[in-house]
Amino acid sequence: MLHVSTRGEAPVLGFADALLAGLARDGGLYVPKSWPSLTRETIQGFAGKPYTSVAKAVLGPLVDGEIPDSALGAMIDGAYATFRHAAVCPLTQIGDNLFVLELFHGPTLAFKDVAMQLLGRLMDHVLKERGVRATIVGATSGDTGSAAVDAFKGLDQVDIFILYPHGRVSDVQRRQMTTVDSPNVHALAVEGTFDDCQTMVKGMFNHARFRDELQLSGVNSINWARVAAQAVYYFTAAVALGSPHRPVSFSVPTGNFGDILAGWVAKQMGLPIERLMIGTNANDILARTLQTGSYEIRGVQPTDAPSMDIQISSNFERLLFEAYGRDPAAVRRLMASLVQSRSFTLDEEALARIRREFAATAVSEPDMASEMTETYRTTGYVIDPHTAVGTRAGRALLKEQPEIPVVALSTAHPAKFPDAVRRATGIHPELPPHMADLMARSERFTVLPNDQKAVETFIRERARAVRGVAA
Ligand SMILES: Cc1ncc(COP(=O)(O)O)c(C=O)c1O
Ligand SMILES: N[C@@H](CCOP(=O)(O)O)C(=O)O
Repeated sequence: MLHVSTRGEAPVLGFADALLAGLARDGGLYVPKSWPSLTRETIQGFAGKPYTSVAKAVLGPLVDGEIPDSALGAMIDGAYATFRHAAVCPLTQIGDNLFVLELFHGPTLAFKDVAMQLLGRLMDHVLKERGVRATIVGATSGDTGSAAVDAFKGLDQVDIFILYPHGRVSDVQRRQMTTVDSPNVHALAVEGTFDDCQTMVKGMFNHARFRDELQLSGVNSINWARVAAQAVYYFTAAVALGSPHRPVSFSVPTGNFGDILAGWVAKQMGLPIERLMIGTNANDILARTLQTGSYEIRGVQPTDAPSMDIQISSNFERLLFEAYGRDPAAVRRLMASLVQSRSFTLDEEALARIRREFAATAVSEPDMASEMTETYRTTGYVIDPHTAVGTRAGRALLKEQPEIPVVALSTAHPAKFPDAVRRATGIHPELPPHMADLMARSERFTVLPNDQKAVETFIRERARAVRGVAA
């Protein structure tokens, strides 16, 4: 399977090269040249199968033999053996036709583990095979960073540098990144927002000399393999509810658009998904875009769902590429406008295509809190603020189509955001035993200015020191 860039000016790559490349050299994002499709019979056959079997069947055609099936299968088995639930991503019912897909049973208690545990193994495999090292840079609003640190800590072939917005992640999220005692892990607290961190990471990929000198690789959802791995749980959830015979909708708390795009990918591969609901917090750029056709960046508002405090939604570019009939020139135009005027306007046809498959709703801070309160009061089920965005948006979808089951993605364990959960429910969610002493562990991080040059200098010096190379 070959992969093309959404901007059409980067080399076409196979799966393993796209995995290591992260961002394409023209600033675009890699996507498969065509979508493989699974037959109805194959999808039907997923019923009752373990998560790992479905993962092998879904990811096999995407990896397309570039990594032998036996090695890929072993990596999938290893990745999901780290999860604390036998079903890996279990489904729970919380209302009439409303289900919650629990994606937080991995090592760092967020949905990012589902892809990251596999990504770590895939990258390690490819780097070892090629006998090369890589420097991973990633931007996080809290969860990608902690999942990446867990997945990559101690690996011989990589140094990992995670940029997070100083003071804008929860204590649990920060400590998951800063208390890991491994020389290849570096937590960088940047004096800026998540968007600043993400722009800097993309800037480093677009700085060709730096990129080549350090062999940069990425773990954000700009990396196609992240999105691919997340497509699997759409299949397991839908099939558990009767797919492919019965349509199912999904409601997804959304920031960088990676998770919901994975649902769209599952649909391209043959899964009959009725609607994909984009749920945003008060940072509602995607909800406004679907309403008005105009993507306009405004200032980021801190919320109780900090992982979704995002304005520049990276993976929306992959959807734009499809909505414009895979025309890279159109994507280049939109992205240039975004850089110049912090906005772009979709043409009517592209907007109509997006609206045919997606709906969107913004959930305010008070609504997010009352969703946590009411869900707990009526069902005894405790959800975190991000999940509350998903369930609240899911209820809106059910009002339109009550007969079609809605699966709301639960993207984080409530113990990652204990303050907001306690305020809304009166419950203090406990960390699982493997993290019980997290708050007592000592931290190691470096505060850096919101300045790409300063961050590059730090990364270069630290990577050389770790590798024992003279500066
Ligand atoms: C807990 C949580 N929920 C939802 C999201 C949004 O996911 P995405 O960025 O893939 O849209 C994130 C961050 O990405 C997250 O960490
Ligand atoms: N919410 C994310 C932001 C980065 O998203 P990614 O999916 O592109 O890695 C986080 O928790 O870091």
